[in-house]
Amino acid sequence: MLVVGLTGGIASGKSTVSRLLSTKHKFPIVDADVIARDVVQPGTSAHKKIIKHFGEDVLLKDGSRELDRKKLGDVIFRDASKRKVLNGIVHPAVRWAMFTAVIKHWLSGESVCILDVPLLVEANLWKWVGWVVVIYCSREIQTKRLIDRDNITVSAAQDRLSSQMALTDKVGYADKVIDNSSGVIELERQVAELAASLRAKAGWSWRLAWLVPPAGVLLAIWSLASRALLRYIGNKRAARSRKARL
Ligand SMILES: CC(C)(COP(=O)(O)OP(=O)(O)OC[C@H]1O[C@@H](n2cnc3c(N)ncnc32)[C@H](O)[C@@H]1O)[C@@H](O)C(=O)NCCC(=O)NCCS
Ligand SMILES: Nc1ncnc2c1ncn2[C@@H]1O[C@H](COP(=O)(O)OP(=O)(O)OP(=O)(O)O)[C@@H](O)[C@H]1O
Repeated sequence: MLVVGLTGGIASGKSTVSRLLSTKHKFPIVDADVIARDVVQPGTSAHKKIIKHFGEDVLLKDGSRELDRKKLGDVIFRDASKRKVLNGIVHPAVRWAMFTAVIKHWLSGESVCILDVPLLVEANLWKWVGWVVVIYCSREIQTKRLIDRDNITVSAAQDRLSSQMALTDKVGYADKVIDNSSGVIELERQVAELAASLRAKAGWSWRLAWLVPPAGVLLAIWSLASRALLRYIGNKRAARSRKARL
């Protein structure tokens, strides 16, 4: 299976591209932002650690004990040391959940799996994927789309952008760059091209993936049967030598 790391900067268009890859081109998507939300639900160990480090102040005031993500974002995007603490709590759980999701897709015989990971390069995960796609747009467009989408101030947008590697540097890690500086129609055209090249690149070896579960079952049966057979032969020999001694 070809594992594709889809990355970019905040509001550069990753979710828009992965939505197109999923709905129009039927690729399975593993979305790190969605997983990062799941692993900090109340009751999880990550949630407990966040409260321990950041205090009850980062909880919503409605009694649900859910994180106030806007408040936590305002704290960590302004302060690199606090961001490092949050990343240290959340990222290991995200990595593990992404790994198990990829294995599930592999076992179900998918040819390609798309990992939508905003911090693919910053967290060094780009080394673990077969193909890196960077969604690029200029910093000006990125800032404008971020402000429009999240309804935040210019200064909050600048903090968020500065917390990530510049997109001009990220493209250096790309096997393929999608330029999302113009409209959605042009983006759709580039995504269709990308989808075709991913299918071609995935080749045919993924078709063998279905062999893994039956091979595992056969191996387990073989190991149990051979152990029983050896025990049977051993017992027979012991009985024969007992008989010979009598
Ligand atoms: C700070 C939090 C609470 C803000 O939540 P919010 O719902 O407002 O934003 P959301 O999670 O949808 O993230 C939006 C975008 O912000 C950027 N971003 C998020 N976390 C980080 C980070 N630690 N460093 C740099 N950029 C980040 C990404 O581009 C992401 O796509 C949340 O982003 C978080 O828990 N971040 C730490 C975990 C993380 O690194 N997530 C990114 C994917 S692993
Ligand atoms: N080509 C485009 N033309 C106009 N608007 C766009 C285009 N691509 C994306 N957008 C808009 O820009 C905003 C950011 O896009 P999107 O949410 O896909 O970015 P993202 O990289 O996933 O962001 P994040 O890192 O915060 O998850 C959205 O409001 C989206 O609708």
